[in-house]
Amino acid sequence: MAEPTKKLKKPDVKIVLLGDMNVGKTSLLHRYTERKFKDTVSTVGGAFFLKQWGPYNISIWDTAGREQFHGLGSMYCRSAAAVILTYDTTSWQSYVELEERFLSLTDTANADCIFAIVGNKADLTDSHAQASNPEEEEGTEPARLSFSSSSLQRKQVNKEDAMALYRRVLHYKGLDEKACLPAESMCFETSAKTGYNVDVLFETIFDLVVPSILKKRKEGESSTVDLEAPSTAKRTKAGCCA
Ligand SMILES: Nc1nc2c(ncn2[C@@H]2O[C@H](COP(=O)(O)OP(=O)(O)OP(=O)(O)O)[C@@H](O)[C@H]2O)c(=O)[nH]1
Ligand SMILES: [Mg+2]
Repeated sequence: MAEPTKKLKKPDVKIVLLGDMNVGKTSLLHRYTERKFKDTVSTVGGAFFLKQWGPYNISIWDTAGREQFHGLGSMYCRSAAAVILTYDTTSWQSYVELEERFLSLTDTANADCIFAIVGNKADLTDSHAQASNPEEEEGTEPARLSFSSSSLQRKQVNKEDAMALYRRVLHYKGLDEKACLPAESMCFETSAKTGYNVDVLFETIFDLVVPSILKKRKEGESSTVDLEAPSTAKRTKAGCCA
């Protein structure tokens, strides 16, 4: 009797997190996927997480911000449907780097790639973000609620700066601002530490990439890859880590 063919779900679409080292890309992904804030080590190369979103499979790529891995960035961005440009709200330099070092990596992304600008570590600059997460680790509540304004750091990048960057990104891409998603809805301030805005960020983007999945499907791409026909099967680009 013939064995049933093994099928591996192939991601329908790719989302990439880009940004300088230490801005919190890995922490944001941990917060979303594992519902917690935990210790991280600086990312080497890249890694992806597969998210089932309704009937769709979405791969979310976490990349390394360290300069030495810069060359890999454009490879990770290849055919991306969305790119999350991440900075640290307490670091002006991390904001500057997005345009100077990371934006050009997105040249390999889809022509209709969606961009989000994300200012992480909002808990360090915003008392609302510090005390906003209902899922914060048990036992930490009293300490968190006792934060005083003196524990806040100076915010170096404002939402207006993020929106200005978003518009420059559209300009770089040669896109008409009026035909694109508005800056107000594509700039987020988040905290991987408290969870502030993290679900909103990822789930807004998941919804926005669905049309891209449907378009791809319409163009006739298969959503599965046959593991038992290695010589003829099309390899999934998202299946390897550097
Ligand atoms: N206060 C605060 N600290 C954060 C937050 N997100 C990340 N961090 C801390 O910032 C440091 C860097 O976080 P990572 O998530 O490893 O940063 P990354 O962007 O993945 O860095 P690379 O992998 O080197 O590119 C760690 O010490 C985190 O604990 C946040 O929202 N708030
Ligand atoms: Mg990382």
